[in-house]
Amino acid sequence: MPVEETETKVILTHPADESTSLTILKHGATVISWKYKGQEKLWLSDAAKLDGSKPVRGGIPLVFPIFGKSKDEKHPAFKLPQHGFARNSPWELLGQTTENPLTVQLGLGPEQVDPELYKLWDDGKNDFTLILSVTLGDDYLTTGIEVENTGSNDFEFNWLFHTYLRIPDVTDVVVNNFTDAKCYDQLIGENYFEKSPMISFTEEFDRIYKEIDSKVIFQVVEFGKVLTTVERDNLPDAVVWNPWIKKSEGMADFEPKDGYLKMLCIEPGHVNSFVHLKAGEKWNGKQTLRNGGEIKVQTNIY
Ligand SMILES: O=P(O)(O)OC[C@H]1O[C@@H](O)[C@H](O)[C@@H](O)[C@@H]1O
Repeated sequence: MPVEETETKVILTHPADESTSLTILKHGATVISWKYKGQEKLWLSDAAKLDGSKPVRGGIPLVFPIFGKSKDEKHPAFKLPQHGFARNSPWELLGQTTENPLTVQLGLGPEQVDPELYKLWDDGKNDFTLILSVTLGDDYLTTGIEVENTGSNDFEFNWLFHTYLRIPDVTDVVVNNFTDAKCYDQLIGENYFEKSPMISFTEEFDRIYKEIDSKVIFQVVEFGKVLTTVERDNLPDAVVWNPWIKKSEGMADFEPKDGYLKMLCIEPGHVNSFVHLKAGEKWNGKQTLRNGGEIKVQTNIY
C-alpha cells in the first residue's frame, strides 16, 4: 500500500522502491521521516514529543501565522506563542491526490486549532484554510502550502518550513549560495550582507537570509559532495539555524545532547515581511528537498 493511515500518522512508500518512504505525523502535519533508499534525510530528536503535547523537535514543523515571537504589541499576532499554532494543531488527512509522483494532502482550519490558542490571533477574527501537499518523488520530497483566506476580512501572516536536515557532522559541511544575500543575524541583532562564499558551522548559528531569488538553490556540501539540495518557490527568505552546545542543553526535548552535530535547519519561508492576503484570496509556497545534486554556484547580486 503506497499510502497508509494510522490514528496518528500517514506513511507514504514509493511504489517502485519500498526503501524510499516518508512519515507524516498528523499533529502539526509534521513530516518526521524521509528515507531515501533506506537513508534517513531528516533529523528527529530522540526526545521529540510525538503525542501532540508539544511541537515536534525535528522533521519539518510548519510555522504559521507568525515566525518567532512578535515584538510589536499592536500586531494581531502579538499574543501568539513562538512560531504560531500550525505546528501545534491536529491536521486532517484529506486524501491522496496523485499516484505518480505519490502525493497526499492534509488540511487545517480554525475549528481544529485549540480555541484558546486560536483566539490569540487577532481575537479569533481570521478565517482560513491551510492545505499542505506532500509529494514523495524518486529522489525528492516536496512540501507545498496553500493558504486561503476564507473569511470576510484581510489578514497577514508569515509562513516557514522549519526543516531539520540530518547530516553526518555539521562541522564537516558547508552550505552554498547565500553569498551577498541580505542577512539579519538573530544572535547579535544586526543586519549585514553575507560575505562568506560558503557558510560553515563552528558555533551557534541563527540567521535570517532575506529576499533571495527563487532560482537560487541551497546545497549542503560535505567534502565536495552534495548531500541535499533545497529548492524554493515563492518563499523568498531562509532561516539557517544550529543551536550548538548551550542552546541544545536548554531544550528538554533535544536529545541526544550532542545531536546538534547531526542536524542543520535550513528553513525556507516568507518571514522578513508578512504576506497580506485579501478576503477570498489564496497564496502558495513550496520547498523541495532533493537527495544529492551537482554543485551549482549562484550569486545574489542582480
Ligand atoms: O524552539 P523553537 O520554538 O522550535 O525554535 C527553534 C528555533 O527556530 C529558528 O527558526 C529560530 O531562528 C531560532 O531562533 C529558534 O530558536
